[in-house]
Amino acid sequence: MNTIKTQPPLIQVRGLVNRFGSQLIHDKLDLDIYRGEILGVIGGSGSGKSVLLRSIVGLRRPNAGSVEVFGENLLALDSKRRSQLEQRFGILFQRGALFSSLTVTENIALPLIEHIGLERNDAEHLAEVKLALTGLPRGAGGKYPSELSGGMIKRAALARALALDPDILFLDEPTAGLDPIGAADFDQLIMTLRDALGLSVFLVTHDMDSLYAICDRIAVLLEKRVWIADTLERVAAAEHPWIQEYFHGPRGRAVLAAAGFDHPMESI
Ligand SMILES: Nc1ncnc2c1ncn2[C@@H]1O[C@H](COP(=O)(O)OP(=O)(O)OP(=O)(O)O)[C@@H](O)[C@H]1O
Repeated sequence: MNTIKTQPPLIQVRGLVNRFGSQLIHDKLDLDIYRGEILGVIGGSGSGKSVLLRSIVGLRRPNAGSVEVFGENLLALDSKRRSQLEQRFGILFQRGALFSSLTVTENIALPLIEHIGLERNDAEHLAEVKLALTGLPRGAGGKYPSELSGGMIKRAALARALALDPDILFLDEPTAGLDPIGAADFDQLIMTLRDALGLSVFLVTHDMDSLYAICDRIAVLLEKRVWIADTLERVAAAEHPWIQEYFHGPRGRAVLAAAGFDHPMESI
């Protein structure tokens, strides 16, 4: 996606500060997310990836800073306007977060009933369409989450995240817990959906394969801010010890070689 940066960013995070008690998580963090891009967000455990996601989607009010979405500062809006904007976000949490007492179809239909007031039948019909988009078989809709495999739960949760036709998908470690084939399939699904629906994707991940397979840019959380946000090649060549270890340690080298990026410095 070479044209990504030619348009103004869809989301602009500026001067974000998050702290819990005396623990400072983000210190004047800046980040841009562009239309149509898949942005991978990486960083050590506890570096604040999930807190960043939660701050952007409005689940956590940051201690300072601004989050501008579609040109409006989310934090300054009244709750009605804010909730309208937040409906343009689709969110997939780490554990899927489906309601266990509802079938898959009912889970996906719920936001359609709650947020846009569809009748139950219409909502469930639309839910079946979303289900098909994520590659789940028709029969899966009538099942309860406990009856599904891990991969199917992720797809069902993704279908629910797509229920309100979002502009941006926020995915928190979507391939965690999937086997490598399941994870690769899920990555491909994300890319297909991005291409078909023109979505932007904010992807928190520890999965290096996902970075190589589907991300247009990678943002690295280090030292309480986005230390670099750029293409894989440029990020992998950045001279920070954590980045060097991440991309050029034993695991990083193996994935780099498998993806055909043996010498990232040379490709810049
Ligand atoms: N509600 C909370 N109350 C107190 N501390 C919190 C809260 N939420 C997050 N934290 C702390 O903020 C820091 C960042 O957490 P976060 O979950 O964003 O990290 P992460 O980068 O997503 O980590 P991981 O890769 O392990 O999921 C951690 O030290 C965590 O303990």
